[in-house]
Amino acid sequence: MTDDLQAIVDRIHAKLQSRLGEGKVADYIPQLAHVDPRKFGMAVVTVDGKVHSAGDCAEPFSIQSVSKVFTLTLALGKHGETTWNRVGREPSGSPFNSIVQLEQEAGKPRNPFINAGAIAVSDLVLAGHTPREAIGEILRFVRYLADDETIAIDPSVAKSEEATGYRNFALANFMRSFNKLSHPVEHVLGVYFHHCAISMTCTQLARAGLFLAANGRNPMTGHTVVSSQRARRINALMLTCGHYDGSGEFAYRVGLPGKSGVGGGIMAVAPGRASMAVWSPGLNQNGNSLVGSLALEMLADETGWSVFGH
Ligand SMILES: NC(=O)CC[C@H](N)C(=O)O
Repeated sequence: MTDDLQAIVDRIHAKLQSRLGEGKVADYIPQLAHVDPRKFGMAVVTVDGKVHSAGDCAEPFSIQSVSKVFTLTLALGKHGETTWNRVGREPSGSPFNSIVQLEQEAGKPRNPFINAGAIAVSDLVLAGHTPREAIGEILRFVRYLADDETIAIDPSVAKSEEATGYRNFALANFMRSFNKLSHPVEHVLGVYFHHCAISMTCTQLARAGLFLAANGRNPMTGHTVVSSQRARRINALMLTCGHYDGSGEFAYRVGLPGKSGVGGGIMAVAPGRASMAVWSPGLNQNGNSLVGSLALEMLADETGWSVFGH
């Protein structure tokens, strides 16, 4: 299977050549609009630690909302089940930056993966810290997960988003008006924008997700990151909420827990088997990587890894 896997990854890369550049690169964060839309990277790390990769798998890109999986994991570690007093666990069925549900539900976001929910999670990670310390803690955690000290935040992306993040400021102020944030809006968003601006390669991202494929323990480092129950639950949230209002479609086509970001990255997990990441900057109408989703659909088809059966 392992040797076959590299052949499968190579085949997917080759088959998708004619599709590269499809979709629309996110331009509401000006710094993201500069990325070459024809980039494509893919990495699959199996639970025995073997890496299978293709294309631009060693080129760092902005992980954006994929980071929300890591901040949720950190918040759960700090606050345990009380995290759920601040953010729900239901799919939203609305776009990632939607504000309408927040009013109906009195400032408690539907889930931790839409922007409002991740802003609430940033507020939780900020507890007892300055924004700089909280950002440092998140970065250290991601480096620990991926076992790679070279992972960094791209300050130009954070600044670019801070300058144009009107929608996120609106969401955070709205939550604050319901007394749902414990820290100043500028501090919470400072944390949020910086974790969205973490740059990683597909290989690093696949490694960072490995604990979710292996019952909470990173088999490459031997570190127990979370309990198996928590890993299972984070996977459940990724499956139901990881692609916003495209989560149903992703489950239907790919059948794996996954989390997307507007930088064009997707991290996905085949429990008990592998963690994987793809990167292709063009997005579909839901803000999820178009070619990246196709690549994962092909991978799930060829490996039979869907959590719903072969
Ligand atoms: N879907 C995403 O990746 C959105 C993240 C982005 N930083 C934003 O807040 O808009």
